Amino acid sequence: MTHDKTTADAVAGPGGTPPGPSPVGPDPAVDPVFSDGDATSTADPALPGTPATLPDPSFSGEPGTPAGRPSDPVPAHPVEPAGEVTPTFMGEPTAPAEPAIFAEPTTATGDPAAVVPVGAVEPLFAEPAAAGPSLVDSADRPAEQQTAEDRPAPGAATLPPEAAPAARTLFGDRLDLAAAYAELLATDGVVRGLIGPREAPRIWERHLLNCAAMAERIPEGASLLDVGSGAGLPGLVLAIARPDLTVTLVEPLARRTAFLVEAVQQLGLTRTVRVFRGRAEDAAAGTRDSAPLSADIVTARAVAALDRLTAWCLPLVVPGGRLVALKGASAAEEIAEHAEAVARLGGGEPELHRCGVGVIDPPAVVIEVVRERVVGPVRKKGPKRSRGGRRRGGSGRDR
Ligand SMILES: C[S@@+](CC[C@H](N)C(=O)[O-])C[C@H]1O[C@@H](n2cnc3c(N)ncnc32)[C@H](O)[C@@H]1O
Repeated sequence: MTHDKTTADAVAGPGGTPPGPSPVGPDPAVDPVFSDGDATSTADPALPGTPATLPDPSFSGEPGTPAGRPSDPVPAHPVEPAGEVTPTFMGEPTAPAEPAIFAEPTTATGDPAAVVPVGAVEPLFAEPAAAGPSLVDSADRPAEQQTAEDRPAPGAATLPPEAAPAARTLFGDRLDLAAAYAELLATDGVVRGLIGPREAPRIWERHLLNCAAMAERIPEGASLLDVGSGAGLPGLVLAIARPDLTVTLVEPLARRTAFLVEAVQQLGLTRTVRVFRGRAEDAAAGTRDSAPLSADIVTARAVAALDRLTAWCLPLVVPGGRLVALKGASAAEEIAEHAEAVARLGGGEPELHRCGVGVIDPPAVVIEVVRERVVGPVRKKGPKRSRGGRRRGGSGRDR
């Protein structure tokens, strides 16, 4: 698989090789993020729809024409009205030569309630066990509401020595970039209420390493959409670990997308990462300002249970591509519970994989769903009508 020259040029230099399965042994000192009680997980077989069958990713480089590839005309679910959200790519290019860069958010107000009706988003946090851990759902207080305890401790994001071998394996020569992101999260991210101060000291073990471990499930040169990125997990971590990927971070909340835009700029990732402000449903349907988005791989962590996640994410996956959802200890139960819904939505049999075996302990657990079929919008059942518009079997009058 190839990726376009713009991206190739942008990612040339240190760290060009994606990390593969690691030779490093288990690190017992690494705190578990997910409990390891899943006996049904499988080794790591190749999936259908991996590199050879996925279309070449391309990056349009034009804000507002994000996908760079045709998208499916029919979303697999009814598209909800966007409410107050104006789904859009973030900001203007800062320089014409940098096609995928985003500057100031055009509509960010810093007030999440002004972006998405609270009721439309908050219930999605209702399934923490099914959705997995999150950086943002325990924090998310604006700076003005924070107390002294919320302030970041100096050096909070320092890489713990016991996590260093895994970090080196997963990030390779992009480790400095990962450290810069960890620092951003632990400082700016805490001050801006995107992550809780208690998360800062465990950013590496609980968050960055798990997200980076997902990289082994992502084909070389793939395009990737990360749905519900929050403060950038896992999308930004994967963009750091894998410069061969073209990544779009999809996130509806203004305060979070403002942080993401700045993080992308500060980390120098503007050629391979872009930020779409809006919901997954908006991204899949397309907006006034942007064509429908799609990608080889769609990732998500701590966004929703598998059935809802599939409904949102599968329309964003190119046929044959995959949803790769980072999940927690209950991944196997989620599969059992939602496999039927996934099939109805056009997905193949959900598969459970462990990532980072021999590198992080316990390994990260992902559920993968291949988009096998393009499913049209679900229509409500109504009375059948004859060609003349009359109800079959009736007189045409209400009875
Ligand atoms: C609990 S947070 C998880 C954030 C991040 N993935 C992490 O692991 O830290 C869930 C995120 O999903 C976003 N979200 C909720 N519904 C969404 C939707 N329909 N489309 C895209 N993002 C959504 C929220 O705004 C929020 O930032």
